[in-house]
Amino acid sequence: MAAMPAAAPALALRDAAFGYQGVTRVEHLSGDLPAGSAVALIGPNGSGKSTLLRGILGLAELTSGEIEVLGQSPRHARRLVGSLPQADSRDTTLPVTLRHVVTMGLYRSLGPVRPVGASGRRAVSEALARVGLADFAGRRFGELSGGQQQRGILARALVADPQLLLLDEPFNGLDRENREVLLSLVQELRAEGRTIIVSTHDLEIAKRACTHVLLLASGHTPTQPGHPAAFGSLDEALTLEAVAHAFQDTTVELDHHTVTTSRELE
Ligand SMILES: Nc1ncnc2c1ncn2[C@@H]1O[C@H](COP(=O)(O)OP(=O)(O)OP(=O)(O)O)[C@@H](O)[C@H]1O
Repeated sequence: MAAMPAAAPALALRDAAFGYQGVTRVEHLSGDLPAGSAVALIGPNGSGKSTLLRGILGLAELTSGEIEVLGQSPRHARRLVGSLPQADSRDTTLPVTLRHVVTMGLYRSLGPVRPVGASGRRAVSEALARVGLADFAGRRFGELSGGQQQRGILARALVADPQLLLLDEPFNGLDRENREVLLSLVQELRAEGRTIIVSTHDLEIAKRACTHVLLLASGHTPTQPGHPAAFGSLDEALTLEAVAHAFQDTTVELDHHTVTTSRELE
């Protein structure tokens, strides 16, 4: 019997670098991310977490190296990728309902002029139920609490049934209840075989919901790009040494120990 072809990695990076207007902001990224894994993307402010996520979406420039997303270029893979941007990049003043916001997640696969139809409406209702907001569909988005808005945007990311999900600091500013809801949702989505990349400052979340970790360190000066401090399975890559390399003079928590790391400038 012929062997089944191995599934393409969800993300393949070959010495990839990303940036804006020709200026590299994060570099030397290499590795294959297995389909169905959950990766915690961890690093200090400015190390390039959001830039990498935008690179996967084809929104930041690939300034060198190679990237494949689900075996394709970022642009071709785009309709298979769901994204939850950072909360502070959201416009909450638009007079739209939560249902409308979630429906926007279908536009990429439908095209802007195609009607949503019964199956689209069903998908929107299912996505809203999944994040626990079925009763809020008709509410104005801007009037929801921060945690509810976050879950609404997650429903928007889920409505088109993505294979790869990118979550940019989704736990920031959430209270305990919303945080637990989101954590179990991440675990559930992964159990369904989706691949998840979640950027976070919180090592506890990495430990509870993720299989792999990519630690980014910032450059020594603001103009130097960020770079990986470690990449691999959670157990191998999330070590105190790697965390200390990535974070300079920062207090972090690992295994319920609070550690202040410091790194001598090379
Ligand atoms: N649109 C942009 N144009 C030019 N430079 C940018 C842009 N977005 C981010 N940068 C720069 O790229 C570098 C990496 O920023 P990025 O937002 O990716 O880091 P981050 O690790 O996500 O940080 P944080 O934890 O603060 O969100 C920073 O020096 C930042 O100033």
